Amino acid sequence: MKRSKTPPLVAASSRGAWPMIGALVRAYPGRSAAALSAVFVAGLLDGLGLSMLLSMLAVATDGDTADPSLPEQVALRVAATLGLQPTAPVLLSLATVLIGLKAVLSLLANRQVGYAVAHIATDLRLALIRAVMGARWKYYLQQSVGRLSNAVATEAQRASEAFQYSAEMSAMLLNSMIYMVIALTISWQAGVAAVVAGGLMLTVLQTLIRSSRRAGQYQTRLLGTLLSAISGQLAAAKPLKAMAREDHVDALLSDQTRQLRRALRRQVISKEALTALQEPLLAIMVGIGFFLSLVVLKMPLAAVLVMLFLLARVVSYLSKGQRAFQQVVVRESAYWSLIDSIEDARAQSEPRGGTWTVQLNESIRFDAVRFSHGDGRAILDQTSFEVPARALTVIVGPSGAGKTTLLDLVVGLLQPESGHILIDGVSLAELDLRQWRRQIGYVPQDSVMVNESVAYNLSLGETDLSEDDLREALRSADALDFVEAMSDGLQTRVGEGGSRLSGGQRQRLAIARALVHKPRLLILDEATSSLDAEAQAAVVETVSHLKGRLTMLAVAHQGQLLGAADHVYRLAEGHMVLQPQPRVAGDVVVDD
Ligand SMILES: Nc1ncnc2c1ncn2[C@@H]1O[C@H](COP(=O)(O)OP(=O)(O)OP(=O)(O)O)[C@@H](O)[C@H]1O
Repeated sequence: MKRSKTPPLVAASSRGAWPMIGALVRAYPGRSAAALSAVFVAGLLDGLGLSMLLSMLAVATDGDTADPSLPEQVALRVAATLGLQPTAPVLLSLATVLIGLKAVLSLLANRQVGYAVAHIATDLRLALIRAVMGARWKYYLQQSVGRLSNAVATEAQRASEAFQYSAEMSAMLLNSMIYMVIALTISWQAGVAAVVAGGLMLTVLQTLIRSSRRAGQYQTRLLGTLLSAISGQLAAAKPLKAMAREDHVDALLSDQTRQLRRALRRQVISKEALTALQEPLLAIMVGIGFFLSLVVLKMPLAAVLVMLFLLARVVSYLSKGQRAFQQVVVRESAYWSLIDSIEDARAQSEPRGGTWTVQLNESIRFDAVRFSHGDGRAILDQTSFEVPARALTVIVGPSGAGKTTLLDLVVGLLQPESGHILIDGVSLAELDLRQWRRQIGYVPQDSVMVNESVAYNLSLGETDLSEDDLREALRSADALDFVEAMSDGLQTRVGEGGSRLSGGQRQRLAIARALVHKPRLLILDEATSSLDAEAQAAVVETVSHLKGRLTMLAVAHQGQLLGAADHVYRLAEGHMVLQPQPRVAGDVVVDD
């Protein structure tokens, strides 16, 4: 599988919009530089185009070029370099070309930003998924699926949009700075007025930015808990519906939805208030400017018009920049929440183990293993026992005794507090964990089937497996006949959760899925306990056919599987006791 690179996410000690922008720029220096350069050149072209227009105005009105301003000088220099007479039509044509070029460059810059947004969202999603999948099993168990889905879907999207608005904000700030420079070169009063007016507006409206930030934070928090609650309730949809308790879900969710609505309302109000207040503020500033320059300072109208045009441009770009910044702060909390999730998961990353590799030719041996889930109760208490290779070993024991925990220890999902688990005499702690797990076929109690074809459910999307590999696994799991009898054979869709298959068929497909990679150890965790006698018999027959070909370790409460076992251990109160050869009475056995 082709793996795209994980972004170099930067942990920021202080949280906020600016550290986030800094982190994004550091993570994507090339894309940020390309977008900003395009924006900068577009701004320059725009400024140059405006210089042409101003020169044209000067040429067209009085033709006085004795004391030209900087923009006029630039325009005249450009015209001279091109060997053109600086007449009004020539300057107008040049201005049109430059402003057109600016439009093309802005389009390219926006496209660049759009690509970057998609790229960032994908990178953040991959970073989170990899970090979670690479974390310790204990960490994974503590996670809420809804919260993770929310982080992958919503938070990654909002975080990447923050980059888009940051780029937009930078473009507006650059443009306003370019106009500020032009204003300063024409008249220092215009420049100072632009700086003061812009600063005033940004300060006055800062409260609305703060309010947007709070609304964004609230939204991020609520979306996390809401999605967590929804996914939990959906997972329990069947019993809820069967017992007519849907109203209860409704009540639970409607409260959170109401709070989310309030947060969104506050966000919308802050956004609209900012837009609504910026315009009158700009109009008031221009009005005051007119009054001061025309009435108090008695400046000529032409100069005042140019000055106020520049002032309006500076303040208008700053306003747009502030509106973009508002969108950045609304999304900033989503970015930090996602970064927190990625860093939490990375901090819990699972050790890769050692470098030894084994083939499981001899045995799996527990040597004085002690394990508890951290609550003081020893699930395994100095436990020693052996699972011989190429035999079927079944573990029985009362519910909650720790049978699944023991399987998790064999797989290396959990680690013993003391003692050793030895595979062919090598401690599991020294084994290359991935190499070990790649030799394991795992069949859980309730095998999850996805609503795809039989073939997809066997390969789970792995493209290296041929149709022959799939058929061979189905044959070994005694599932080939029923699959071939289905309407589209391997391509038959199995329905949501495998609903178009019987329980026995589902389990045999799950065994085929576990066998498709030709494992050396097959683990069956209560693989037959939810099946009726007939389906159990079919699975047990499958398992019996596999005996001698690979090592099998199964957990069972009762049932026919015990009858097929080579060795049966009973786990109770932390100790494993080898059982005498099991007694089978019909399909009910032994666990006495
Ligand atoms: N992640 C966990 N954190 C804390 N306690 C756990 C965890 N997983 C299991 N336990 C506890 O450890 C004990 C053993 O659980 P385990 O699932 O291994 O038992 P089991 O023998 O497989 O039970 P059953 O036959 O009912 O499936 C139980 O008391 C359970 O509550």
